[in-house]
Amino acid sequence: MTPQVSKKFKGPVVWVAACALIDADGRVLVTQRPKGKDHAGLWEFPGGKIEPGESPEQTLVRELYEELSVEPCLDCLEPLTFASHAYLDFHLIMPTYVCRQWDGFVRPTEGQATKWAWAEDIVRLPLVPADVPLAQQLAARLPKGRRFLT
Ligand SMILES: Nc1nc2c([nH]c(=O)n2[C@H]2C[C@H](O)[C@@H](COP(=O)(O)OP(=O)(O)OP(=O)(O)O)O2)c(=O)[nH]1
Ligand SMILES: [Mg+2]
Repeated sequence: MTPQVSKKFKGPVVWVAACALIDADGRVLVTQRPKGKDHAGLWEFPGGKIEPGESPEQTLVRELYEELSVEPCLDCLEPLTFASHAYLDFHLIMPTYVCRQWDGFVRPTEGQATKWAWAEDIVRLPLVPADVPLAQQLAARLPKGRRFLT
């Protein structure tokens, strides 16, 4: 028997790579989608569309430099999980990494707001829809109540 597949979704599948940069205190960098882009004003992890011929890791090295002026070390990109999310006009597949080592200082180049967020705070931010489960998974792996220890 043929398995039942939903016929509703007709849009393209879009591959995007995202990365949670984690600083020495265990805080995560989140960026706010700028005006003019879809989901403007919502928070996300830095990254972008995977170009033809690129690996997700190469995408992240390119995007993090373009968007934030930092260079993650390729070997430090650790796969965390992936998102599979149906938006109205496309289906997002997004391999998501964590990275604790990079060269340079975070300098947003596209006018986007950035924030170093504690685990308990990222889950409370207005996130792009696909990132809600990612933020929960990430928060579960980060130290809790760290701010009260220093
Ligand atoms: N970068 C990023 N994109 C995400 C996340 N979650 C999520 O649903 N997206 C969606 C938003 C966009 O519709 C899509 C592509 O992301 P993007 O706008 O960063 O792509 P890009 O940097 O290549 O930007 P552009 O050149 O197309 O303007 O992925 C996330 O955590 N990070
Ligand atoms: Mg981007």
